[in-house]
Amino acid sequence: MGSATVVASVQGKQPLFSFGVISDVQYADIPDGRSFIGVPRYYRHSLLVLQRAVQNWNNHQKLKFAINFGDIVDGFCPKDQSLNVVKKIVNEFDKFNGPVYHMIGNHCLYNLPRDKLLPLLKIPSTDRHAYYDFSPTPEYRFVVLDGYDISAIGWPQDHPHTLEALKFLREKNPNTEKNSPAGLLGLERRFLMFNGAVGKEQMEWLDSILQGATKLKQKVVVCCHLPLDPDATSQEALLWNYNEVMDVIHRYNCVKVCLAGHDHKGGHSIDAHGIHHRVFEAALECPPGTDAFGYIDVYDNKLSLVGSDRMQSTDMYFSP
Ligand SMILES: Nc1ccn([C@@H]2O[C@H](COP(=O)(O)O)[C@@H](O)[C@H]2O)c(=O)n1
Ligand SMILES: O=P(O)(O)OC[C@H](O)CO
Repeated sequence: MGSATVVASVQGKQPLFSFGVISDVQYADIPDGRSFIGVPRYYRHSLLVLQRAVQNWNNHQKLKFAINFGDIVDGFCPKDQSLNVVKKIVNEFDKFNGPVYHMIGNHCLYNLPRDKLLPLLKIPSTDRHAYYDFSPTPEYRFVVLDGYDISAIGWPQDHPHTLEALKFLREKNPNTEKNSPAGLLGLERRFLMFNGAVGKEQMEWLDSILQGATKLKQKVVVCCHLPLDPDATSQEALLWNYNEVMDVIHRYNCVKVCLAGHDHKGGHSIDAHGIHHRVFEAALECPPGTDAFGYIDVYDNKLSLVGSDRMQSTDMYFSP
């Protein structure tokens, strides 16, 4: 047996493929600040975190693609700079030697409307919807959900999806400040303007994708800026209709892992159906010199997140 074979057998099975992950870069050329609950936010340093992520992914040499989980620019970015800042950050992602799949977050939509944003992020779209899927190998399918499909941000003010979202918020959140969860109890605390929902058409699309994946015996990884499981996130960060989306997902056995951003502290849970939910730690909240990015090795029975620094490494085992 040659020495390379010995090393490979000691280290165990090789992954089917690997991909890079990062979330909530939320770059802006403004001084450091804090979240509403006082957590420091390093708006300029987050660019350095992204640059180190891309360098790390390129050094790895075997990553097939990378996924950005949304919010590449912060809502405090001066609006006359939004377009250039989004271009600048996309350009940093483009230094990765492979395709980058983006998704939209609330902060992206505070800066630019969908019709400007989606082409810049190269999100394949009809009717300005930002959901899509791709299959990097025959065994796997990735589904990218648009968590701001029904949303009070990002659509024109008179768009049916804006009106539906405003009506929903009026019914569910009695506060004048619709980003305030004051008085809302438990899971109701998700009914905030900085969240959104998956609409009817997208739900039907998701169902058809999962049906197709099941026929092809593909395992599915669902990606969304907004988390889909209450045990992996603060209640304030959940997708409004996470329960309806999970009802569709639970009708099939093909979804193994759901990945998200938005809740900057990160989290991990395994739901009652054995599906892993991993919410990524934010690049924005890395104190200078620290990092939060990673890559995921994909096997037939697990996804193994190798995190850098503040991003916790996580093994996510499932039945193949
Ligand atoms: N407990 C909270 C949290 C947030 N808000 C409102 O949401 C806005 C965004 O909050 P970030 O922490 O993400 O910056 C914030 O400006 C508040 O209006 C809140 O009211 N209560
Ligand atoms: O990135 P933000 O400012 O929308 O913050 C989202 C919160 O962390 C959700 O709890």
